[in-house]
Amino acid sequence: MAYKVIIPAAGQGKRMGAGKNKLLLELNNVPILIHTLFVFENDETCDGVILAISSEDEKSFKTLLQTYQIKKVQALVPGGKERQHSVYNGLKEIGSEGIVLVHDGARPFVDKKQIHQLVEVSSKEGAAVLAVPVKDTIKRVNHSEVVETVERSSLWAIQTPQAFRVSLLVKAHKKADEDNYLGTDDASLVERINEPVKIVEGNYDNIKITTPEDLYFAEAIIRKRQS
Ligand SMILES: Nc1ccn([C@@H]2O[C@H](COP(=O)(O)OP(=O)(O)OP(=O)(O)O)[C@@H](O)[C@H]2O)c(=O)n1
Ligand SMILES: C[C@](O)(CO)[C@H](O)COP(=O)(O)O
Repeated sequence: MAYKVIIPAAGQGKRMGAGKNKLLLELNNVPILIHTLFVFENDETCDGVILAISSEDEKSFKTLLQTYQIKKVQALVPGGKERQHSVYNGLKEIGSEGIVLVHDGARPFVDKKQIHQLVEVSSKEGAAVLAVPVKDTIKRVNHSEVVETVERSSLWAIQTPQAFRVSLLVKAHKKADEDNYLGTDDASLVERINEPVKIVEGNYDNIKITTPEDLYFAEAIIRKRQS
């Protein structure tokens, strides 16, 4: 089943500390953003990419799209102050029907089969996200003191892509905008309008490249995939 994908790529990469958008950093001589875009470029069921970018990066991103012959980007939209605003700007380009995925530009290792699973589940259920069971023990802490140990068996680490019926995601974003609510992912906006969100079990390789050490993990994942 066909889908479109919004890729927020307008961050500043503050936690990476590279002095530029971390999506321009290279893994195996290819920029991180291009690794991510290749996944959708090579997925025959993806029928359009909407990329949210900041004005500072516009020139270099346009050059990269040409150099790597990325054809599926149908619109470049301005990034917003927060990730959520960048996604909302992208949603305005989507229309009102079908399935839309939201996928971080900073997650280059997403698996095509899992994308297809998400599209299938979201078309039946409305919303679905990739996630993996949490491996660490998680404690709630206040002023350096443990308040409680959270029961781990029901904890999942949520990734992207996150897939939605377009009408549902538009409704959730509009409501969040009206309420000035800021969430750390798109599914949380759907949850707060009391609509169900399903989990599709993902893969621990689908890391978000956030801090410098993630670059070593990413290189290791690439080596594993090449061998
Ligand atoms: N205003 C923003 C902030 C983030 N993003 C994008 O959302 C994804 C996830 O964000 P994150 O990993 O936090 O990236 P940065 O915001 O760049 O990192 P930091 O928070 O360390 O500055 C990234 O692809 C990033 O480019 C975006 O489009 N618009
Ligand atoms: C959307 C996300 O990748 C799910 O894990 C994550 O919440 C993004 O968080 P960030 O603080 O914008 O990196």
